[in-house]
Amino acid sequence: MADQSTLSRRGIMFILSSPSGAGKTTMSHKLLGADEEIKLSVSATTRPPRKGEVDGIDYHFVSDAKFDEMVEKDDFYEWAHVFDHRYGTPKGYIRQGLKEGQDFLFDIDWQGTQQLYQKDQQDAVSVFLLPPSLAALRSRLETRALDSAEVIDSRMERARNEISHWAEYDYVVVNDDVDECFVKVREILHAERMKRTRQTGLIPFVRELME
Ligand SMILES: Nc1ncnc2c1ncn2[C@@H]1O[C@H](COP(=O)(O)OP(=O)(O)OP(=O)(O)O)[C@@H](O)[C@H]1O
Ligand SMILES: Nc1nc2c(ncn2[C@@H]2O[C@H](COP(=O)(O)O)[C@@H](O)[C@H]2O)c(=O)[nH]1
Repeated sequence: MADQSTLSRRGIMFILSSPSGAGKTTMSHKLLGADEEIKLSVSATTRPPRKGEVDGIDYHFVSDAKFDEMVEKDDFYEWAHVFDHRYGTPKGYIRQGLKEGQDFLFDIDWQGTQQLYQKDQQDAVSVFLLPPSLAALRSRLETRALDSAEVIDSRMERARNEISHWAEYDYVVVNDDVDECFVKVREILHAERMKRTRQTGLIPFVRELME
């Protein structure tokens, strides 16, 4: 007899967006550590690595020329200018993985989210994280201590513009307490996996049930 966890389903493109410093990376690391069914979609970027970031794990760090070449060869699922750099999702194995039931986590901005929805609405689930206040957002960027004061100022200037896109997302979660926020993000992922339209194994299961 089949139990539901063995029924086949399509994978999810699980998108986290927020203004810089609201906690996407924090939530992503927690989710990837706690859930074996989801893999990070590793973006390519022309931004230089921050302290502790590893090429191929956090990002594919590429030169401007290499990014141009990837755009030219249509290697990106989506790409965008964010702050002073370019960021993009390499096409890689995402389409095939989704068909096979693999979930992918995307830490991308609103421009990339719109592009993913245009390409594949059925598999996309988007979550926008809000900080509890702009003062808390600045304090997080300062405490993280990975960007210069100039970069922090420019990210704070862009925060209102980022936040103005909140209503384009399926879910909005305020990241005040890390653990509470993580519980909510995980609940969203769990519930979305159960959506009838994703569960491709249900039709044969129900047919057999009725025989
Ligand atoms: N709920 C929270 N309360 C306090 N600090 C937090 C919370 N969530 C995340 N942080 C801290 O805030 C800082 C910024 O978080 P994080 O790097 O996850 O943000 P981000 O949205 O990924 O930023 P960016 O877009 O710049 O990569 C980190 O030092 C992180 O530890
Ligand atoms: N449209 C895309 N946006 C991306 C991608 N990878 C990351 N990002 C977003 O860029 C900013 C800045 O990131 P940071 O690591 O320099 O702080 C942040 O909003 C990310 O979500 C991508 O592939 N496409």
